Amino acid sequence: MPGTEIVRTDELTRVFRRAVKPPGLAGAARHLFRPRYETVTAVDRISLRIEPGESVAYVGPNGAGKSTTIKLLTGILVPSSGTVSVCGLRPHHDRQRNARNISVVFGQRTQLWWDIPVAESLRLLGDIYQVPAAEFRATMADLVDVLDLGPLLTVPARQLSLGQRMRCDLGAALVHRPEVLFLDEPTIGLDVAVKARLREFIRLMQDRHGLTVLLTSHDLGDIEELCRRMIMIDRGKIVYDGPYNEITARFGWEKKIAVTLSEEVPDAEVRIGAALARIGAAVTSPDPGTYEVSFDGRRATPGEVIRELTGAVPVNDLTIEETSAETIIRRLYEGELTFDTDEPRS
Ligand SMILES: Nc1ncnc2c1ncn2[C@@H]1O[C@H](COP(=O)(O)OP(=O)(O)OP(=O)(O)O)[C@@H](O)[C@H]1O
Repeated sequence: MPGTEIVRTDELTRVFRRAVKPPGLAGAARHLFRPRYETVTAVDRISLRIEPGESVAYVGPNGAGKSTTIKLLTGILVPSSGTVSVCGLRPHHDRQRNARNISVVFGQRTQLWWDIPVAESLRLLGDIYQVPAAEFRATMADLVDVLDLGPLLTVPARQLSLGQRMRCDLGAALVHRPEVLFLDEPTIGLDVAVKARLREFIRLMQDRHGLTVLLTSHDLGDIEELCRRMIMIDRGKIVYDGPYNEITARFGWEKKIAVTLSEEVPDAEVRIGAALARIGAAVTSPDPGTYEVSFDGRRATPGEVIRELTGAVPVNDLTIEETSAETIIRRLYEGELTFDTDEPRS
């Protein structure tokens, strides 16, 4: 029996075949005569459910498979295996009908016609999607009210600043009142005030129309302010699916203790490292007399580490830092946290 979900994938997989070209001219020539290919599983058996009105952040490092998933959900790509349904349709099969139910906003691209005033672009989109006149007027009123599009309506897209264009683009994406909005880095390059306005508008559309949102963003503010649920992917696989603020329970095992010494010890870093070698702690010295000890909280408690520290060097002050959700996501994006390290290092 079908569920209530608006987005559903089961074991969704997309494999690409790409050419492996050795470097240099000789390599290019070799490739010409004996081409070699490798396969990349960009999306690897992803099963997910998104309910109507949910707002979900879809995060992962570069190359994790975020864009490929969005392309599968919008029908641009065909799955290699597994199934995908959005509002009950198979996107790649019913691309046109799917387009009525969804909208996609890319921070880097625009769907506005470049040379015509914004109001004309919006009207054209209304016509293409056959939006009833009363509904179109109500949406325009929201756009003018919350996104402050009034002064921009007569301006051609090419003359807009990035922030102005993004406001118009978000408006354009919502003219046909889609059920699902895919946002791909929607606030990239925008100033704080414009970001706040875009987020406020998205929240308004959720409250008023039950809009479902799937967001990919490197901006933690977007994730924090718009999404309660977060799905993390790494190398095509889901590695976390749960509340944003519970990510620390899952991956926040790295602890950090900052230490200030009461007197100078020339080989303090070596001494601390030796005392904590058993648990594989990493020691750095950001300033003279100050040391930072990072360790795996599953291998030792902060109490045990402090005991070792005080035995090794003359400690004046200590601060224990827990890993925040923000740090975990930042490190995931920067490739410092990979999910192989989810298991304690031996
Ligand atoms: N058309 C393609 N042909 C071959 N390989 C591809 C193609 N599109 C994506 N890939 C590969 O699939 C993997 C996932 O790419 P994808 O663009 O989905 O990642 P992403 O998470 O969106 O990354 P980013 O944050 O950098 O945009 C990468 O290894 C990428 O090189």
